[in-house]
Amino acid sequence: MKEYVLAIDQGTTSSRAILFNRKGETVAVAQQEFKQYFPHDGWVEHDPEEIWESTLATCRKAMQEADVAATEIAGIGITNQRETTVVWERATGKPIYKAIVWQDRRTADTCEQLRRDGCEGVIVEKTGLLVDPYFSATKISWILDHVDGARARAEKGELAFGTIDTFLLWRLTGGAKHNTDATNASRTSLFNIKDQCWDSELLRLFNVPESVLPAVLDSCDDFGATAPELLGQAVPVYGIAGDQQAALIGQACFQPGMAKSTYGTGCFLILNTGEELVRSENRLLTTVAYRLNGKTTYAIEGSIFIAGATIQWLRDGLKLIDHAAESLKLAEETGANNGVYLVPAFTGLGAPFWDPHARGAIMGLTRDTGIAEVVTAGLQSVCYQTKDLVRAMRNDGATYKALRVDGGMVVNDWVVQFLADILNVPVDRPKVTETTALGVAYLVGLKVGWFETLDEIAELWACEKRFEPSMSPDIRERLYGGWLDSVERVRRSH
Ligand SMILES: Nc1ncnc2c1ncn2[C@@H]1O[C@H](COP(=O)(O)OP(=O)(O)O)[C@@H](O)[C@H]1O
Ligand SMILES: O=P(O)(O)OC[C@H](O)CO
Repeated sequence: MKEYVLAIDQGTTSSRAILFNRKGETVAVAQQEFKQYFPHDGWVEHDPEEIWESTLATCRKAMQEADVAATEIAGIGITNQRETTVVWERATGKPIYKAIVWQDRRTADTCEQLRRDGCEGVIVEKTGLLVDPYFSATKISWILDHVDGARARAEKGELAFGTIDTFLLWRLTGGAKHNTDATNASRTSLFNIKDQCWDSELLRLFNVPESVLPAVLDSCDDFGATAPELLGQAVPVYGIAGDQQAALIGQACFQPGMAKSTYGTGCFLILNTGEELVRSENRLLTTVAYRLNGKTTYAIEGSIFIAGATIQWLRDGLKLIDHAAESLKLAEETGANNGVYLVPAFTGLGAPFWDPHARGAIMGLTRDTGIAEVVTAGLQSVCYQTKDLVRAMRNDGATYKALRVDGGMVVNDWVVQFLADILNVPVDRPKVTETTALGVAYLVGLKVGWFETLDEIAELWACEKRFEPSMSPDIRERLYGGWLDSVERVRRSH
C-alpha cells in the first residue's frame, strides 16, 4: 500500500526531507545544513553538488528512520528556495558555475541599466515583479557572460537553466526531465504571469536564450519519476512549488484575503488574491500562488531578505549566542523597550524599499548596551520589517483579520508576541509549522486522489496558539517610529 508522501524542502540554509501520512501527519524528518559562500560584498552562492547530495541523503535518511520503502511512497513533492539559479551541462548534468542565490546582489548594475533603458514598465507589467537582482533572469545572464564559452554553448542547446526544483528534478530523474512549475517560473522575470508562458520580449531584454529554459507545468502534475537506483525503486514526482507558495498551501490560505508569513532565512508575507491579478501601488510583487488543473490563483507578496539570517549572524558572525533559541531568554530579560535598532540590510533591502545598495547598521547604542539588547533588536527587526509590508499592503487596500505564521523562527514565542503587538493583529501559529513541506505534500495528495478539493485540505488546518496584541498604542507608535527613522538613516548613508 502507498501510504506516504515524501516532501523535499530544499531551503536556503538546509535541505529537509519529510515523510507525511495520508492525514498530513509527520512520520519522519531528516535535515542537513550546507555551506553558504560569500565570495564578495553582496554575493551569495551555494554549491549545487552540496544541495543535491544533502537532498538525496535526507530523503534516504527519512525513509530509513521510518522504515518506509520506495514502494510505499505514493509520490514525491519538491519545494524549494526560489529564484536561486543553476546552469548545467545537459550532457553530464554538471553545473558550470555555483548556484547564484536569491539574496545575491551582483547584478544590481544590470538592473539599473534596464531601468535607464526604460524597460521597467514592460517587465513589471508582464512579470508582476520589479527590476531587482533578486530574480533569476539577470543571474542567468551573468553566468552566461562570465563563464568561458557559456553563451555560445547555451545558444547551441548544450546548457540547461533551472531554479532549484528543476535542478533537483533533473538529478532525481537521471537527466530525463527538464520541468518546473508555474510558481517557480513566476519568479524568474522571464515568465508572463497573465499568459502563463515564457515571454520572448522578456527573454530578449534579459538576453537569455530560450534553449536553456525548462517546460512549465501545473504545481500538481506529472513531473517524471526518480531513477530507480536512487531510492530503491522509481517514485513519481507529482508536486512542485516554490517554498513560499507551498507554505501558503500548507497554511490552507485558499480564500482571497487570507495571508501567511513565513520566517526562515528571509520572511515572506503572501496574500491570496484569487483568480484576480492584483497589482500593488506600493512596490509589492504580484505572483502565482499556485496553478491547478490549468487554473491560476494569484497572490501579492512582500519579500524581506534577512529574517532568521539575522539570528544566524548574531550566532555565527558575532558569536553573541551559541544557539538561536537563546535569543528568547535574552529578549525576555531586556524587553522590547531598549532603544537599540538593528537594520539587517546585509544584502540590501527588499520590499517595500527595494534598495540593493543599502547595508546594515546597529543604532541607539549606549554605554550600557549589551548582548541582550543587540540580540533583542535583531528579533525585533524581523517584526518591524513585517509591519513595513503590512502597511504597504494596507495602502494597496488589502486587509486581513489574522495572520498565520510559520518557519524556523516562530518557535520563538517572544518574537510571535512582539509581532502581534507591533502589527496590532492576532497572529496564529499552526500545529504543524513545517507548512512548506506540508503544502507540497498536499499537492501530491491532490494528484493521487487522497484529497478531492482544497476545502478538504483546509479542514485539516489547526491552530496551536493565537497571540493577541496587548501593547499600548503609544508604545507601538514610538517603537515603530524609531525603526522607520533607523531605516531612513541606513538609506541616506549610501
Ligand atoms: N528559537 C529561535 N529563535 C529565533 N530564530 C530562530 C530560532 N530557531 C531558529 N531560528 C532561525 O530560523 C531560521 C531557520 O528557519 P528555516 O525555516 O529552517 O529556514 P530556511 O528554510 O530558510 O533554511 C534560521 O535563520 C534561524 O536563525
Ligand atoms: O529558504 P527560505 O525558506 O528562506 O525561502 C527563500 C525564498 O524562497 C526566496 O524567495
